[in-house]
Amino acid sequence: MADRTRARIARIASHLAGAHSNRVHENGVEREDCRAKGGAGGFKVAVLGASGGIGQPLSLLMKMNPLVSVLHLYDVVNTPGVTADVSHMDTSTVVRGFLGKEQLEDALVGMDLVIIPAGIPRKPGMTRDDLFKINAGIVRTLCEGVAKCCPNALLNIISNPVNSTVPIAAEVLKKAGVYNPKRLLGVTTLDVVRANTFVAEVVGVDPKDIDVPVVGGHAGITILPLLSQVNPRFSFTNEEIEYLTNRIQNGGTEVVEAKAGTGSATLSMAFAAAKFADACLRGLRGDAGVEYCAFVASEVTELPFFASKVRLGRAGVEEAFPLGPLNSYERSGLEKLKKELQASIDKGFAFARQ
Ligand SMILES: NC(=O)c1ccc[n+]([C@@H]2O[C@H](COP(=O)([O-])OP(=O)(O)OC[C@H]3O[C@@H](n4cnc5c(N)ncnc54)[C@H](O)[C@@H]3O)[C@@H](O)[C@H]2O)c1
Ligand SMILES: O=C(O)C[C@H](O)C(=O)O
Repeated sequence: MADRTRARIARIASHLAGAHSNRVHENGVEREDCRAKGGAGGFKVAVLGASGGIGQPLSLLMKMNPLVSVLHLYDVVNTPGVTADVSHMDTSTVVRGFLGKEQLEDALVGMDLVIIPAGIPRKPGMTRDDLFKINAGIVRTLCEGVAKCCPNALLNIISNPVNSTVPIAAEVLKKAGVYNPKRLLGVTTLDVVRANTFVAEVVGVDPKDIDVPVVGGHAGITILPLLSQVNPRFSFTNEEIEYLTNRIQNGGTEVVEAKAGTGSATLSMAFAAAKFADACLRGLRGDAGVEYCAFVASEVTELPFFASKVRLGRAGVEEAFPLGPLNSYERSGLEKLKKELQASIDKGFAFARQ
């Protein structure tokens, strides 16, 4: 077998094994593997928790995104298989797998965007806060890696309870001296995706033509859809407002119960996370007018973190828009959610500061 062929086979074999080095040996000479670098000009994205219910379809969707040149898939289990599988998709994104905590740093070096869906999901009867004990520690460890290896990356936090895991991430980054509030975003896109779907059903239009702002946080009553600000404007009866608000606030529980102990939303979440990641990358590229709701460090209310519509740009979160005029139903929902949201934020701070 020719040396060249042997080198090619070795490179493919090491890729399938989840190897993370770009160095290849050809004719006894070590060199950088240009083909493994990914298309020029694209972004480097890591998914942490890539083997999970969200992580796998999210990895597939990121491999399909033309803005992504390099995709790193990290988990504590099964990344060689997921990486081999996703890497066969004939898009130009280069995929590399990383397994276990000794490979976390390699997974993170040089990343522009890090998406974190690592952690356990709910079972029926649980609240998102019941996940805190396990997921808080997972998010802390992963964010310590981000602080060390890619402190300028945008960070999309999916792991629940988002109302606490985002403050934990902020504290970890602060402790490491690299916190930039513009680059830390809790992913609440699924609330908007659900709101668009449920409102579209009620008013009888295509969901792609609806945009519902959803503000506050990402758990129960902290999820506050602003139905008075749906774009385009629709007027709803009181019964419709009550039905839609409850359904949007309990969309996660609806899926958890339907899945009957096998997990929570994964496919719709991967769809939502991929949409949000694409928006973040378009912002980083410098596209104008990229606006999404997200749970971010905020001055929109007196709470230190709050989900509202933000403008995404090269810096990350470039502007958080004020809530706009609320009707009395929304004003009352806003007052009710503040206590619970503040308590979840404080719980995250306390955990990370101990
Ligand atoms: N923000 C949202 O809107 C939203 C929506 C749905 C689910 N979630 C949350 O996302 C999380 C993941 O949900 P899922 O259904 O994918 O769960 P899952 O159990 O299917 O997958 C989680 C993955 O995380 C991995 N993992 C565990 N510890 C890790 C570590 N230290 N480092 C790297 N990976 C690790 C697991 O091995 C697993 O592959 C849950 O906390 C869930 O509540 C959030
Ligand atoms: O509900 C959950 O536990 C998962 C997620 O937060 C969701 O909204 O689907």
